[in-house]
Amino acid sequence: MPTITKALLKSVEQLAWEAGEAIMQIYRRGFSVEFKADKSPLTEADKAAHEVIADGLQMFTPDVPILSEEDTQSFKGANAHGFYWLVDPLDGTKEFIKRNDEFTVNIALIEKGRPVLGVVVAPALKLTYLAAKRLGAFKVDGDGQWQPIMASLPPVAGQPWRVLGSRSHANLRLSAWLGELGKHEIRPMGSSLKACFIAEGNADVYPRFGPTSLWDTGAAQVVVEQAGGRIVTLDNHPLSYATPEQVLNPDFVVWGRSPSPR
Ligand SMILES: Nc1ncnc2c1ncn2[C@@H]1O[C@H](COP(=O)(O)O)[C@@H](OP(=O)(O)O)[C@H]1O
Ligand SMILES: [Mg+2]
Repeated sequence: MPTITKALLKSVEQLAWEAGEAIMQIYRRGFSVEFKADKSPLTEADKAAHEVIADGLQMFTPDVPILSEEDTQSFKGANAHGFYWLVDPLDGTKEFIKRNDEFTVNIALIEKGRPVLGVVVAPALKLTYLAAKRLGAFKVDGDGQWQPIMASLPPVAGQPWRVLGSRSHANLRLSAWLGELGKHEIRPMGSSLKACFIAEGNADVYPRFGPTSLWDTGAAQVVVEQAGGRIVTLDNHPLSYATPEQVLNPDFVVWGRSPSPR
């Protein structure tokens, strides 16, 4: 049973960066793109990062099963204590293919349906966010030091909401929701970076009305929650990881340090 310590968080940080290096080698030299059965793109980099992470986690915690976007077949459920690792080895594959740098490595530890430790690395942007229950949320600075981060309070009267949105998933329901939110400005961004930007106070809200899977949100959810924000369903419950045999998330909203305005 893993104990959630700074040492474990540090090991996962290093592992995410090893996967990030594997991704960057492929990013620099060029790659071909395949399409999965659901028509989503897959590159050598997704697979290489998965191998690095799966091998590393297996060494740290041989008794904790792994659910990865690139290997859903071998996952048979959480262990007897309710733990499993949840991994998106390369989130933002479309951004990777477009070469706009907005892709991330995501590793989360789930305990009894809740994410309790998370690391998000954006290797091309040299950004690292990490967090764990009772330890807090941090961004790693240029010297490798963990600097605490905190989400923003909502904008003061008259100021626009700083909204983040997917580059690929705008739709009518989102437009209606934004209409109700009020004055806002939208910045498009790929991958789990959006939630990390909320966690560090660089944006106020990220509504996601389109498909995502558990591995897209698990790691960033720990970062957001430990920074004082929330990732919640439209009826205001934190996203749950209790039924990993059902990998799709419901629609959700990432908020900073504020109650929902509605
Ligand atoms: N039809 C679909 N079903 C499930 N998840 C989807 C999806 N379309 C997009 N996603 C998820 O949305 C992620 C991209 O989000 P964004 O548009 O915010 O960058 C994808 O990450 P991957 O790149 O890891 O596949 C994928 O997990
Ligand atoms: Mg993803």
